[in-house]
Amino acid sequence: MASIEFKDVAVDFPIYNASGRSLKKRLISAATGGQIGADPLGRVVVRALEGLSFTLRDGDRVGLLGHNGAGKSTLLRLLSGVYMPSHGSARIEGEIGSLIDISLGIDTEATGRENIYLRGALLGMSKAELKDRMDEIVAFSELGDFIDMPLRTYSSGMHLRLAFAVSTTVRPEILLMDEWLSVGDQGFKHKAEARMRELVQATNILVIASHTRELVLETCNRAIWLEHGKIRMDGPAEDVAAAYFGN
Ligand SMILES: Nc1ncnc2c1ncn2[C@@H]1O[C@H](COP(=O)(O)OP(=O)(O)OP(=O)(O)O)[C@@H](O)[C@H]1O
Repeated sequence: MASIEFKDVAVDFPIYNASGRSLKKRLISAATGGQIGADPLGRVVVRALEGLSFTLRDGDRVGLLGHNGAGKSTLLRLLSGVYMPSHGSARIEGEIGSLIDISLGIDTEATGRENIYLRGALLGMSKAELKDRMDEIVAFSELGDFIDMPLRTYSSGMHLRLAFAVSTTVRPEILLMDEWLSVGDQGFKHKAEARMRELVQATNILVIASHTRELVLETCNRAIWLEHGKIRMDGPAEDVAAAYFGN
């Protein structure tokens, strides 16, 4: 069983090399992005998220909607544990799998096989688990003997194949994604899409940020619309998509 409970969550980014003198003391909304303001000491602060309260349970497939800078990536990073809330509480129960940056932890000097261990460790897999899965990951990547060559000898597509093969080998209870991953040439793309669907089906909770109406309607049963870091609407995917994208 997985669950996520946010209560009045805010995320502030203090900006140390900007002057707060031209800013008002309270937070103001820029045309796009979060709210820019100054703290009591005159330091500039970007409030990326504010007053977020929601609960996600098993079966929730949530699309995060919102314009550029609305706070979608910040919310995904908060869920993945990269950021902590500046205010409020975020309770997350369940194993998290993040496909937000599948190339994170990849070392170009190391071989493909070594990188599987590196990336796998970042995904929370043990060495023994990775050893068991190694043949399957290598076979999925279709890299053949290149798997024992350093990554600097790979093309960008080969690099992505490897990152994808290892990143999608986990079966997390909570899956975080930034748009739908689409990697490789035509043949691999087909295989990758099937694997993504399988992954999404197997997860208890999915949270995916997207700018695509079709993706949200096909994949999600709920959507949260963020605007300037606040929740503008939270409800069934069809209703929120209709309000956000227009009918
Ligand atoms: N590291 C950071 N330092 C300062 N401000 C940041 C940082 N990361 C994000 N922000 C600010 O937080 C706000 C939300 O950004 P975020 O990247 O979460 O938006 P988004 O909805 O994912 O946008 P997009 O659709 O463009 O990817 C923006 O105003 C941005 O300027």
